[in-house]
Amino acid sequence: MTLNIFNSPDEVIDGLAQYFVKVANESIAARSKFSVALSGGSSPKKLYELLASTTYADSIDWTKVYFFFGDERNVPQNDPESNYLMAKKALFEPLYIEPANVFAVDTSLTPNEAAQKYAEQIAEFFDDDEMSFDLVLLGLGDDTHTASLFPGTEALHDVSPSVKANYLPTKDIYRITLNAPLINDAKNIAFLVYGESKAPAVYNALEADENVELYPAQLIDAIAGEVHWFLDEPAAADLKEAY
Ligand SMILES: O=C(O)[C@H](O)[C@@H](O)[C@H](O)[C@H](O)COP(=O)(O)O
Repeated sequence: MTLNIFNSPDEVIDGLAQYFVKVANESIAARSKFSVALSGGSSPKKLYELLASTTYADSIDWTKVYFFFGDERNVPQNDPESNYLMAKKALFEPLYIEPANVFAVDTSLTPNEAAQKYAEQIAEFFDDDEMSFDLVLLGLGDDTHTASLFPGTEALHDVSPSVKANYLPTKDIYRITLNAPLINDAKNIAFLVYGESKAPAVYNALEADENVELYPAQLIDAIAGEVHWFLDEPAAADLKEAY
């Protein structure tokens, strides 16, 4: 695991953008394609906008990039809460990404049907070989959730890689999410976390006593790959160990 700690959110986002370009070009050189599972929420929006900007837009052959989602809200794809809609506006439209290169969760189905269909799409993309994304981007909630692996939820107990319709009893909603075994099969995993409100969750994820029910981000540990954390100083403020 590698920690990259920067002074400001903009520097974190630029650092992750440079890493994204590096992994994308290495993947394309090795396998003629780059598969990435995007994270949702608010933190990555600026990352996607930066990747689509003149600074980085010409750094990758986007025709060889295949976009998936680490998780999705159980809302229509034109809903303001949709992770797909956020990425579409910030990344796919500005870069003229072909629809065939984007694998969105079909939230027109029931949560379980959507999860099942997404799992089938991922398996098909990887030709039923090991489902190993070249990169999975993750955020971190204040409650130490990541993707839609929330404290005390059913999906935390999975042992086989898959996609789950994860019920959140506290909010009485479903989220569709890659489970930890599928995330951990990725070649590279990168957390993007900034802001002082995230400091306790970063400590819980990296240094608190093991308690995955309470701190689901502790489940993330790439089997064969590397986990990189991209943090700003405030988000790393509660860490005590040297990395
Ligand atoms: O669908 C989502 O919301 C995300 O995938 C989720 O796991 C997010 O990364 C964290 O909740 C952090 O969200 P912020 O970046 O908005 O703090």
